[in-house]
Amino acid sequence: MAADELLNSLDDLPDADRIRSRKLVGDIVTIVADASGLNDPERSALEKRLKDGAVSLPGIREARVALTASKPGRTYIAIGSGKGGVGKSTLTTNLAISLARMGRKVGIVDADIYGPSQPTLLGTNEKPHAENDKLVPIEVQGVKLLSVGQLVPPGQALAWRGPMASGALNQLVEGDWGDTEIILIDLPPGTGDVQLSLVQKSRPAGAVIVSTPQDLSLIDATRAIDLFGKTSVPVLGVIENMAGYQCPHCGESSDPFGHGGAETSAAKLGVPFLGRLPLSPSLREASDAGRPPAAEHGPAADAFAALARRLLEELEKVAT
Ligand SMILES: Nc1ncnc2c1ncn2[C@@H]1O[C@H](COP(=O)(O)OP(=O)(O)OP(=O)(O)O)[C@@H](O)[C@H]1O
Repeated sequence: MAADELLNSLDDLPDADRIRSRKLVGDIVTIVADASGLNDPERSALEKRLKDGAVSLPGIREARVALTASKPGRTYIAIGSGKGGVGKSTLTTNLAISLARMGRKVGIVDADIYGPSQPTLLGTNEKPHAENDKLVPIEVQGVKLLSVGQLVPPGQALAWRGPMASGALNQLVEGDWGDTEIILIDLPPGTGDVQLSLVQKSRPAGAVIVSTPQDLSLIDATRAIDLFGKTSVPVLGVIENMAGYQCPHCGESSDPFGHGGAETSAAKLGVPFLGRLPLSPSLREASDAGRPPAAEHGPAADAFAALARRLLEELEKVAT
C-alpha cells in the first residue's frame, strides 16, 4: 500500500477526530493527537487505542503516539543527548534566552544530576525558596530557573539513586512556575531510568537532541531519539554542536569532530535538523563566565536566535 493510502487509512480509527498530524517513516508511524479534556487514565487509554489501531493496519510495524494539551498553557521541551559534554546545557541556556528575547515567558529546569551547570551558565548562585510546599524559581537574565544544583552542594547529586533522583527532579518540574509558557528541561545525558521517569512524568510536547558530528556521539544520539520514540514524545529536531572550527589566528577552517554527521543521521531517522553551531572558544569562555552569548548582540546571538525560531516552527507542527 502506498504511504498516502496507509496514512489515510488512519482516518478509520475510532479516535480519528483527535488526530492532528501523522507521519510515516518506513513502517513507523508517528501520530500527534489532541487529548484536551481527558484525565490521565483516559489519556493512557486513548494512546493505547491509537497505537493498537495503527499497528493493526497492514504495513505499520510500530506506532508512536504523542498527546498534546497535557498542561494547558504550558509547554515542556526536553533537551537531551546520548552522551555528556556535547553542549546540551550550553544550548539549553542560550535557547531559553533567545526564546525570552522573542517575547516568550521561559523557564529552565536543570535536571542534569551528573553536572547541573545552569547556575554557572547563567552566572547566579541565588537559591530558590519554597512557598506552599512548592519551589519558587529564581529569575535571572530574563528566564526562570530551578536547578538540581541549587538544592545540593556541587557533586552531591551524583550519589542519588533512581527513585531519590526522580523525586527531587519532580519537585523542580512541579515548582511554582506562574505564567511561564515554555519550560526547557536540561536532562541528564544518556537514556537511563532517571531520564525515562522524568520524561514520563513531565510529558514534554517535544524533545531536542544535541549531538556532536562524530560517529560515537551520533550512535548515542540515536539511542536518545529512540527513548523519546518509546515514550511517544515527538523529536522536534537535532542540533549539531561543535561542528567545524575556524582558527582565530590563521582563519583556516577544520572539522575536528567531522561535519554534517548529525544532519545526515537526522535525515536517515526521519527527524528534523534544526541547525549547527561551530566549535567556538569564545562561546566556551563566555559560558564559563556566566555570560550567555544569546543575551548579547552579534553572530553567536543570531545563531541561537535562528535555532530558537526553528524550534518554535517544529513545536507548532506538533502542537496544532
Ligand atoms: N560550540 C561550542 N564551542 C566550544 N565549546 C563549547 C561549545 N558548546 C559547548 N562547549 C563547551 O563544552 C563544555 C561542555 O558543554 P555543556 O556542559 O553544555 O555540555 P553537556 O552536554 O551539557 O554536558 P553534561 O551533560 O555532561 O553536563 C563546556 O565547557 C562548554 O562551554
